[in-house]
Amino acid sequence: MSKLVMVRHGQSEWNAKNLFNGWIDTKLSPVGIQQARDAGNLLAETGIEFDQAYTSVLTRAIQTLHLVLEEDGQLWIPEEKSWRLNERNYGALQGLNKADAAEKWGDDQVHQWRRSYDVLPPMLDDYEETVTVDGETYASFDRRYADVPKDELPLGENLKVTLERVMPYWDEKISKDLKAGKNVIIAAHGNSLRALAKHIEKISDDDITGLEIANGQPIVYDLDDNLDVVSKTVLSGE
Ligand SMILES: O=C(O)[C@H](O)COP(=O)(O)O
Repeated sequence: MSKLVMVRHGQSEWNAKNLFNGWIDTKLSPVGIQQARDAGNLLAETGIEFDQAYTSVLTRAIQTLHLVLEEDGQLWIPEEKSWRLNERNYGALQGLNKADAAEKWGDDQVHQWRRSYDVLPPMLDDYEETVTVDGETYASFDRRYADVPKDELPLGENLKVTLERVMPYWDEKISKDLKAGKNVIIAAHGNSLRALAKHIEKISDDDITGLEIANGQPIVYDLDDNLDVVSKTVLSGE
C-alpha cells in the first residue's frame, strides 16, 4: 500500500487574468502562493511521510511543490522534474483570454477545446512562435526542451495526446516508486493531472470531461499493490 498525492499548482498570474496558459512559463500569483502554502499545511495535518516528489519543468508547478513541501517540513525529499508532467500544450490558444475566445468561437467550441478528450486546439505553426501579453513576450519553447526529440515536442495537445506523453513517465518512474511502497507527491497542472487521474481511476473518455481539478487542493490516493484506488480524498480546508 502506498500513498499518492497530486496537487495542481496554485493560481498562476495567467489563471488570474483568465488566459490560456499551457506551456507558457508563468509564475504563481500572490493568491497562488497562499494556496500552495495552505495546501502544504493541509498535508502536514495528514502526517503523510513522502519519499519522492515529481513536478513539471514549468515554474508555477515547481514553485508550488517547494511551497507545499516547505510548509509540510519535507522540502528535503528527492525531487525530479520532467516535461512529461507539463500542462497540456494549448497551441495557438496560449495567451488568449478564455472569455474572449468563447465570444469569438462560441461557448461550445471553447468547451470542446478545454474539456473534450480528443478535440485538438488550433496548433502552433512552429517552435519559434512567441506570444506577447501586456507588453511581455514569452517563448513557446526554450532551452529546457533542448534534449527532447523534436517529434515528441507538441505544437498543441488534446487530453488524449497529453495522456500519451504522461504515461511513459508514469510507467518508468512514478508507478515503480509506488509499487515499491514509496509515498509520492506530484505537483503539476490541471490537464496533466486530469490525464493521470483518468488512468489511475479508470475514468472513461466521456466521463473525463466532467473532472475538474482545483488549484492548490491536494488529492490523496491510497493505492493497493496493483495501484488500484482504495480511497481518494480531496483536501480543501473548507
Ligand atoms: O493552461 C491553462 O490555461 C490552465 O492551467 C488549464 O486550463 P483549462 O482549465 O482551460 O484546461
